[in-house]
Amino acid sequence: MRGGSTLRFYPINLNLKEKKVLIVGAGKVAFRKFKRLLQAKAQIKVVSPEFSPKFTPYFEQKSDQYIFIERKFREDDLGGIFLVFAATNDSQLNERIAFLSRNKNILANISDAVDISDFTVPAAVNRGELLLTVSSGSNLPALSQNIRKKIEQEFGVEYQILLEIMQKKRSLIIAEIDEISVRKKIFKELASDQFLNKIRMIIDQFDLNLLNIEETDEFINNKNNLTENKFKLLSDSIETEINKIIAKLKDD
Ligand SMILES: C[C@@]1(CC(=O)O)c2cc3[nH]c(cc4nc(cc5[nH]c(cc(n2)[C@H]1CCC(=O)O)[C@@](C)(CC(=O)O)[C@@H]5CCC(=O)O)C(CC(=O)O)=C4CCC(=O)O)c(CCC(=O)O)c3CC(=O)O
Ligand SMILES: NC(=O)C1=CN([C@@H]2O[C@H](COP(=O)(O)OP(=O)(O)OC[C@H]3O[C@@H](n4cnc5c(N)ncnc54)[C@H](O)[C@@H]3O)[C@@H](O)[C@H]2O)C=CC1
Repeated sequence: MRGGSTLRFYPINLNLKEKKVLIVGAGKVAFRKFKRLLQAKAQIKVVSPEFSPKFTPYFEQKSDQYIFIERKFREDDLGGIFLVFAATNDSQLNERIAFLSRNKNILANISDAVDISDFTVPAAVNRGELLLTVSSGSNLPALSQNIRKKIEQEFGVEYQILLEIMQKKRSLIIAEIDEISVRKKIFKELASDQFLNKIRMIIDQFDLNLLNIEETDEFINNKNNLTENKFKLLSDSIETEINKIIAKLKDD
């Protein structure tokens, strides 16, 4: 049984870059939402009479990505908003925000009321642009968290590095190879467990100590020192393997 019919939610990945997002409330739950929205480069407004100390570093560091408004929510806070998170500890207010949002066609997430939410927030793991998310239909968020931790163990930097390379390589392959069926074979092989094992072996040979994902992010984005050269060599080795696969399958 695949159980598809019981799923209430539609999976979607939102591009929130420069979109106006409102968070009402500034407690523990609001902060979790805030951090993810920062990553997504949204334009964030947080309205709350009190802010958790977790926000303090962001108060001190001015940014054009967020503003903090220290007062109670007002209806006009919803003006021009694309997405809203109601994360206050006042469930009546949260419900009112859901109602107001519906009338204004704004998508709303209500932290304490899934049934009146337009969407929920999944637990998420990303390896570069690879995004793996987990939802429990709000039946047991702690289960989503537990599965997220398992995924973190299972999926390493090889996925991130492969996708970094494919960002440019995919369009080159499409431009270079006319036959769609051949391209499909190539892409399937590049996505196979066998090839991922190969990448892992190459990474090991480079002895780059890429165990920590945050360091890897920094490493990949670092454009100005020795590590860049090492990463270039690593990328080149993997690209050589990709080219071998292309050459092999091209003539099949
Ligand atoms: C509907 C949803 C609303 C939404 O979209 O925000 C929702 C609702 C509620 N969560 C509650 C409790 C907890 N939530 C967490 C953790 C997370 N909750 C997240 C999402 C969601 N939580 C959405 C559905 C997701 C899904 O479908 O699974 C995660 C995945 C993502 C994120 O928030 O960023 C993040 C883990 C991130 C990570 O670690 O990777 C923990 C664990 C902890 O805090 O340590 C607990 C305590 C243990 C427990 O209760 O399970 C309660 C209070 C219940 C009560 O009153 O006791 C409600 C309200 C209710 O149930 O009505
Ligand atoms: N989605 C999730 O993962 C979880 C959801 N919850 C639910 O989320 C809600 C928030 O939880 P916490 O962050 O732990 O609460 P909290 O008590 O830490 O924070 C509540 C925030 O709401 C603000 N607030 C209160 N009245 C307001 C108003 N009129 N206008 C604007 N802001 C106002 C407070 O100033 C405070 O910053 C609760 O309803 C809780 O049941 C709880 C745990 C996890």
